[in-house]
Amino acid sequence: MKIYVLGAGAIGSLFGGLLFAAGEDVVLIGRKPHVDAINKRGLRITGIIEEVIKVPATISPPEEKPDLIILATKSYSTVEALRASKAIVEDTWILSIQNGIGNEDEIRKFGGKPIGGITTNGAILVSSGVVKWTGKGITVVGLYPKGRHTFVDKISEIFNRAGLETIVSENIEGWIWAKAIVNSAINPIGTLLRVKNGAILDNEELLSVAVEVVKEGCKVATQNGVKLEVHPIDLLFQTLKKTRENYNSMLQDILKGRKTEIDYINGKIVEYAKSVGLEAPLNFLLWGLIKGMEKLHGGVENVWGKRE
Ligand SMILES: NC(=O)c1ccc[n+]([C@@H]2O[C@H](COP(=O)([O-])OP(=O)(O)OC[C@H]3O[C@@H](n4cnc5c(N)ncnc54)[C@H](O)[C@@H]3O)[C@@H](O)[C@H]2O)c1
Ligand SMILES: CC(C)(CO)[C@@H](O)C(=O)[O-]
Repeated sequence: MKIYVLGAGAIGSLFGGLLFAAGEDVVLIGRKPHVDAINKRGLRITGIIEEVIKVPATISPPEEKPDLIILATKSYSTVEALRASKAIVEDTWILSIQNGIGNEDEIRKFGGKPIGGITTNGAILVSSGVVKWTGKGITVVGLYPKGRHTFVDKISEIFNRAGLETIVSENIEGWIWAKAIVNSAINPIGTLLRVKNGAILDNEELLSVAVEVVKEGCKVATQNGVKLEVHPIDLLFQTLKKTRENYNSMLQDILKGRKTEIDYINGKIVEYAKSVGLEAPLNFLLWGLIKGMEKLHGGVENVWGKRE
C-alpha cells in the first residue's frame, strides 16, 4: 500500500517506519532537520526495538496521490497540514491517529475520506532522525464517524503485520471521545501540578477531581448522541495504572515551551457542551488555566522558576 505520513514526528515516524520495514510503500512528510537526518542516516527506532530503517522522507508532499495518508501532526497543525497537501487530499483515505476531537471533520472539509483512529502506543522524538518507542499499545481504527469499510479492514491487516496491534471498530467516534475525555482529565491536571500520571491515581483528592472531569465529559458526549465505546471512568483507571510513570504529553509540551492540544480536548468538550445547551464548568476551568499557562510571559519559567 502507498502510504504518506503527514506530520512525521514522534508517533508518525514510528508508524511509518514500522510499516516501511514491513514492506509497505511509505514516505514520511515532516520538518527539515528530522527529514535530513532520516535521509542521511536512516530512521533510528529505539526503546522497544533497536532498528535503523531507510524509509524515504521529504519536507513537502509528493505529487502522486497515495492510497492512504496517515495524519500525525498535533491537532493544532491539522488545518495547515491539510491545506499544504490539498492537491493529494481530495478523495484520498486519510487516517488520523491524533488525540483530540474534530480532526476527522477537518479532513472531510478538505475533501478527504476520514478514517478515525486512536493509539495507546507511546513515542518520543529523541533527536532528529531518532524516535524512541516508549510504550507498546493498541490502535483502534474505524470508518468515521461509524460504520465499516473493507479498506479499513485492510489498514488493520497491514498495521498488525507491521507489529502495530490494531483492531477495527464500527463506532470509532465512541473511541475518539472516550480517549479525549480521559485526556481531558489526566493531561491538564498532570500539567498544572507537574506530576506523573501515577500521582493522580495515588492521591484521593486529585483522583476525585479527575473522575468529576470525566463524568462531565461523558454527559456532553451523551447529549451529543455519541455512544461511548468504553466507559471513560474504566479507561481513566486503566490508563493511570498503565502509564503511571508517564509525564503526560501536555506537560511535556509545556516544559518544552510548546503549544498544547488543550483546544482540541477540553476546549472541544466546552464547544460541544454549548452546542446542546449544556455548561461544562470543569472543562472550561482547565482549558482556561492551561491556555493561561501557555501565554504567561516566559512560559513555565514564570510558573515554576527555571525551566529544566
Ligand atoms: N507521541 C505519542 O506517544 C502519541 C501517542 C498517541 C497519540 N499521539 C497524538 O499524535 C499526534 C502527534 O503527536 P506527536 O507526539 O507525534 O507530535 P510531534 O510534534 O512529535 O509530531 C508532529 C510533527 O508534525 C510536524 N508537522 C506539523 N505540520 C506539518 C506539515 N504541514 N507538514 C509536515 N510536518 C508537519 C511537526 O513539526 C512535528 O514534527 C498528537 O495529536 C498527539 O496527541 C501522540
Ligand atoms: C494516555 C496519556 C494521557 C498517557 O500519558 C497520553 O495520551 C498523553 O500523555 O497524552
